[in-house]
Amino acid sequence: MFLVLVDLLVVSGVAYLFYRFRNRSSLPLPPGPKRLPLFGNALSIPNTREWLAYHKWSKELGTDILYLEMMGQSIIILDSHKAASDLLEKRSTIYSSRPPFTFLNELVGTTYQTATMKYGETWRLHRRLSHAFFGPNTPLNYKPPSVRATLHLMNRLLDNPKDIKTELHYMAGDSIMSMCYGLDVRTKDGTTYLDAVQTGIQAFTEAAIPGQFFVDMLTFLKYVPEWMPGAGFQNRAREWRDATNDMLTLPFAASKQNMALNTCPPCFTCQTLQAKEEKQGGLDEEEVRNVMGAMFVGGSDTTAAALSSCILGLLSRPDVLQRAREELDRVIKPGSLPDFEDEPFLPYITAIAKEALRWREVTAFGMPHYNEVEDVYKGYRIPAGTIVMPNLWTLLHDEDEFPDPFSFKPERFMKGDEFNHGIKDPESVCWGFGRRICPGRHMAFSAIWITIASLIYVFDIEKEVDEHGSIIEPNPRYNSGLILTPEAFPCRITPRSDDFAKLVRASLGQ
Ligand code: HEM
Repeated sequence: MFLVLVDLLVVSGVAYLFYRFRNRSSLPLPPGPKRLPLFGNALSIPNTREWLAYHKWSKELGTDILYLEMMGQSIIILDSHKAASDLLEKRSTIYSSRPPFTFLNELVGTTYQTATMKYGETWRLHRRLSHAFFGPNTPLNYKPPSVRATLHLMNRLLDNPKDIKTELHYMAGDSIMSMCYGLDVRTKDGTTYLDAVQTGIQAFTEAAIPGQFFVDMLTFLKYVPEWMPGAGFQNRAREWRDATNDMLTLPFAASKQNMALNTCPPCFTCQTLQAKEEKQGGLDEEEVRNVMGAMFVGGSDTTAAALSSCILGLLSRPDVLQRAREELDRVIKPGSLPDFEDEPFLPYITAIAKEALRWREVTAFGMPHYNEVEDVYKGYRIPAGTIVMPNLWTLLHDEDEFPDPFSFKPERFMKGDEFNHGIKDPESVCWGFGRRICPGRHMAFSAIWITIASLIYVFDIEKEVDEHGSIIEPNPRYNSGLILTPEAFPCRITPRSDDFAKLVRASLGQ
């Protein structure tokens, strides 16, 4: 009797699977623009600002899941918050992997990177380690270094007020370098490491976008030797391999050396390695190094891009600067500079930080997600091995949620003098979705917040004027890579008074 029952179960199980498989495979793919044989949509996807075309196609086809194909690689763009949340959050067991990234992972050799890593045990370990240091419960790990980096920034701006974009970039590197490795970028060594990582960061921001390198879709190309005509990507991969290796190993080695000499200030490297020693192993030192490298790559250009965009927004709205200044003057005690203790009393500064993250998205897609098994959504088949990307640009500029979405309007988050929690929070979008959500988000928001509060409190931030006294409108172009950064732009940044300049000069001695 028992065996008959087992037989029945097996037969009905197989029949069910067959039925499902047959049914799924016969389901249509989601709507998408017309595809050419072999190329798919590769020839019609624009080279720059492709998220605008994706949104336009989604609108024209009346869909929020847009299907594209590039040389046989299926890609789905999620063009609404609901679709992004339904797939990447509610079905996160299916959609939390990353594409194979043949160029980055196999040719450049970055399989150790959290951001490009397949979903699995090593990735989970990376997330546990980064959460332990950068999570919401350990603000002391990242808030004091952010304050210090802001003080360094303001001191540099007193000496060199001309190039705000470069200074913000340097500031982001400063805070992340001291958090991860306890290294001071103002020393010769620190500066050298910062320079070394720039090329490494460039490799990620250029190569993490699907379609940038054909070898990601036609993977047999990875065997093409470097000397062959048309194999320039192999040359590029070799250069980037060296740079990413330096980025990974040099600052980590310096931090370990400082640890051995007992001169390493509290940082991710020494805290995690010490914890490892106390537990007597159990944690691979190489993994600690890899997580640090990932946080460094993830953390420098992104924060700097958000801050540069924020300054551009402020330049476009002198009235916003004025209102923020009034709020700061009411709250900050004379003779002090803004600190995180003031955060609950400075809702307008918080509104400015949120609006900066919404107005000019730091990244239009984040990192691509990838499903390893087939799925069905809204009656459409999503084949296994599809690259799935939320169109963050669409979500952050949704006219229903954020009226007049292309204007910089921090007041949209205010109700009188209070922060309005009834408005959609751009942070529910800008850090990505599901299990791969940005692990540096708490630290990033803190760094952005303290920098904005401090700069507005201490400096007059105005449009630059030319030799005839005419205002120069800052209208920089943005690049079109993974991280969207404006070109350098003119901006006049001068201390409000000598007293404020003195306060900043004295701050580092405190
Ligand atoms: C304004 C600043 C930042 C923005 C807008 C931002 C945004 C994002 C987004 C959209 C993703 C992809 C999430 C997804 O796949 O759904 C991501 C991933 C990531 N971010 Fe950030 N980020 C910022 C700052 C930082 C900082 C400061 C760090 C490190 C300290 C960091 C480290 C990472 C890492 C390691 C990943 C990969 C996570 C994974 O694949 O599991 N990010 N970030």
